[in-house]
Amino acid sequence: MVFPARIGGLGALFGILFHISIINIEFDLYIFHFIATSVIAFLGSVYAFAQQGGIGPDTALVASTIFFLGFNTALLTSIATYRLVFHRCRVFPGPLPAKITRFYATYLYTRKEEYYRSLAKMHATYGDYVRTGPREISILHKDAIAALYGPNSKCRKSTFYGQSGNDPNKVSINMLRDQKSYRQRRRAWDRGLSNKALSTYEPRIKSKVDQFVTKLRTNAGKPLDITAWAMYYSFDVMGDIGFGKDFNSLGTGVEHPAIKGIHDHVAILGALQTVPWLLNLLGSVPGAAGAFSEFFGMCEAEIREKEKNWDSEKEPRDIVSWLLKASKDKESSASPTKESQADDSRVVIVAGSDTTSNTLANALFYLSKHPTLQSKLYTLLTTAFPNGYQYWTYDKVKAISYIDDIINETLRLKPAVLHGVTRETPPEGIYVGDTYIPSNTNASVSCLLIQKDARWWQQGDAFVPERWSEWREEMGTDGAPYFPFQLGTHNCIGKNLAYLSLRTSLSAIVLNFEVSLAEGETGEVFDTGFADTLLLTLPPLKLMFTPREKR
Ligand code: HEM
Repeated sequence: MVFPARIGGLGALFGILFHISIINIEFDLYIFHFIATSVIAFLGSVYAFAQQGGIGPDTALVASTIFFLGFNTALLTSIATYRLVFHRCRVFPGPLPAKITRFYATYLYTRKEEYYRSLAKMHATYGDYVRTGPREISILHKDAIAALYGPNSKCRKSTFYGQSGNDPNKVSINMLRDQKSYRQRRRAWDRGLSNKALSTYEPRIKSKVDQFVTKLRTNAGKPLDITAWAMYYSFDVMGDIGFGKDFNSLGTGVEHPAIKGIHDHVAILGALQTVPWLLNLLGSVPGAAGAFSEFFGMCEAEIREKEKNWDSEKEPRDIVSWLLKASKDKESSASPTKESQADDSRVVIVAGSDTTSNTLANALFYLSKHPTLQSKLYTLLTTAFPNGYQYWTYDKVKAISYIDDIINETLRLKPAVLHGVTRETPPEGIYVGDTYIPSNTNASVSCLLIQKDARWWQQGDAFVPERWSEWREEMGTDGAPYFPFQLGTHNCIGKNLAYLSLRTSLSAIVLNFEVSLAEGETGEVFDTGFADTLLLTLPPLKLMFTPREKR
């Protein structure tokens, strides 16, 4: 005899008890196990019911279904009620669906309107602190930057970084949440990106830039899509500096197939990262990472080849070799397993190429929109190199601080990592000014929104490189929120390499060419139509590169 109400009620009771038992657990990491256990439990319960006297298989199936419906309905209701009424983040305002589920953010990411616009609207409606998920808070207050990311912050990387699991032996430096392991591993990276290492990279970057300049000269008079060409350039730089390998994208003028796989699927990745456990789950399903398999395979092959041809007598000449050296020398900073080594090698490309190429494309866009600023830079360059490009040296370029002003201003308006760099508050919570952010809350500050905020930035939407130099005081630049490379423990390891690559390429291009918008190109779509994906995705931009006289 089956009593649907009793069985459903029993399922509901278990659902509520289950919720209570997992309230303080980071359940994101166990979704795969939960689903697998649920399937097994369901089949087991069908079997158990069928063993009862007088119950046939059909009835056993119905009874199990009722039990599981009761269980899941109660579980979801209990979760929603808890999140709305009792959750530690309940005091923060935000859209109702966001308070209940992270899938609301996924929904916002999949709409035509880019997420950053939705986020800006939410802040306009609810203020500086917005609950963007059950335990996610977006903060638009400058004090939050030091509190979340600063050197003395007690926060750690959030659940976002647990998408490939929490095992420090398996993940890349970027996904390492454990502070002790992070500090150890960071030392090997720091060596690969130290000033000493950079001095060996410098001539190789210049040689890529020369190749880039030659390509631009060959195509003089034709409109070129700088979004694509900046990417070929920076991908080749990371091939050489990262792996000691020539990817030859500048030579072919075609995107490397391995990187294309990533770019083609970056919008999906952008939406999925809103629910870290979903990525974790997909990672557990064999073949689900299909679109990225070529990229994964390429990085794995490169690192294994390097390992095979390792010459311990030689000083490493690229980042991956520095990382391998730490392993060969059995240092505590070494990436612990082949899996984490491979993941690290992917970070070299992912962290280093799109960030730099987007910044270069954006800087060239701003210079083409502001010919007077471009002329100012050109004059400074011709003063440093009166006899032309063949006398170019990095030391002289480095001394032209206006190049850095342009890079800084570009990264203010278009930070390569827009937002979503979330940190988890410690068990005691933190204070941002007078506002208490409770324990285990995933909090973030949108770099894009705060770096234009009129409360701290005068003419926040305008491209004014001078705010970094002669107008610094009157425009109040010092003290205004600015952190495109992050701060503190987890700041960007490749910042100096990025400046080296950007200073070299920008100076060489402006010294050799007058850069302007191609006929019919307004730059409007490029400027306002970028996609807010995991990596900032820029639309094409047609620019003309007109060779300058005798340069
Ligand atoms: C304009 C260029 C660049 C910008 C704006 C930039 C920005 C950032 C930001 C915001 C982070 C923090 C991400 C996080 O906390 O999850 C980061 C991390 C990182 N960046 Fe960069 N980056 C740039 C170029 C580079 C380059 C050229 C490399 C060279 C390999 C690099 C390597 C890394 C690595 C390894 C991390 C991980 C550090 C960690 O997780 O603690 N970046 N970068």
